[in-house]
Amino acid sequence: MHLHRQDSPTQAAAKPTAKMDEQGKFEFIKELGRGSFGSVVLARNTKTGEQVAIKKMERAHLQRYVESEILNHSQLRHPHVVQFREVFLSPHHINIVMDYASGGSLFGYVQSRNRLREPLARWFFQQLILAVDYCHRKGVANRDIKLENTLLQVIPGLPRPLVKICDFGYSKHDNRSVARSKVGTLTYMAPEVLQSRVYDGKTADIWSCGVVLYTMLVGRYPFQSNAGEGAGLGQEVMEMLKKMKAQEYHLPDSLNLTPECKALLKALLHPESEKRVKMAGIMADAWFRTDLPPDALNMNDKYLANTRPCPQSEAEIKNIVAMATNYNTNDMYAAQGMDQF
Ligand SMILES: Nc1ncnc2c1ncn2[C@@H]1O[C@H](COP(=O)(O)OP(=O)(O)OP(=O)(O)O)[C@@H](O)[C@H]1O
Repeated sequence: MHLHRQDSPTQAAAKPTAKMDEQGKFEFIKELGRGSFGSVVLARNTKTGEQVAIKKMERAHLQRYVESEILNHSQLRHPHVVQFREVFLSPHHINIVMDYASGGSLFGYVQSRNRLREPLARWFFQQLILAVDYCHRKGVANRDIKLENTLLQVIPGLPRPLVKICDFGYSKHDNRSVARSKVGTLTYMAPEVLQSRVYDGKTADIWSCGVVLYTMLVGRYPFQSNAGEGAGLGQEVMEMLKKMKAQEYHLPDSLNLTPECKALLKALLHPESEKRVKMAGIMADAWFRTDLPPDALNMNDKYLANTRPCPQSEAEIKNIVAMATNYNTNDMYAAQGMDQF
């Protein structure tokens, strides 16, 4: 067992209750995941019976990225992106309602199988790339692509689950200032991000996709520090950077990876961001295109044509986020014992 969740929320045990949000629209079923922001819960729409996932972030501890997370996610509609539905306030939380991805995460899938064979890893990688390409063409760099944020949806009749990327908590839109902040998850961070240089979030996402592909195939992370426990983060980062710059990652012969697969990995994990393979290069790659459904490459054009997939306007969302920090309202609700959800 080589994989450990990276900066993961602790998975809490399911606690079935019949709690409702205060408008009675959603009924709480169980907790799906927990992080520093709050938790993600499975809930049922009491009118339609549909199951949804709700990310509940505590209003008292809102991350500074919350507005861009919601705005960026709300612009996206794609078969391989968890669908955003709406955002609403409850007395103590801001709640992001999304489609429920019932198949767990790609992290759990790989962990339970140790590693994946090339055709299966390619199946997931193709969908991840289609999702990331779509987001990039919508102007959104995710900046936290990882196995843990790649969820799966089991579709009856399909032999393998489908990928749905989630978590736009660190996402950045093109028309905001250049990226400089060291955000994301260490193990998946491109060298230029680790070095806190000015970087392009989209190119950094391609590196993270390379880490995902490597980890699916090998069952361990490509660049890890050997610094023992107690070594500072600085030392760990320096060691990782040294390995990244030398492209020093291990591909055991026993895996029998094809030369085409190894070549793509090398191009994805190129330490110089300017020389790293671009999205168009991945799409044109023969290994990537193997077994790709014929219409898959055109699919993104179709989804890009849908300019406003969310029924809530940008102004409405901004207003809800602004209201989220209005603690007078919050206290008023709490005083009435209304925080039932
Ligand atoms: N739409 C969804 N359907 C099913 N499960 C979900 C969904 N969204 C999130 N989860 C679960 O909740 C967990 C936490 O969600 P999310 O990744 O958004 O939180 P996070 O704490 O910001 O994550 P991280 O710490 O990795 O950045 C996920 O790892 C996943 O297991």
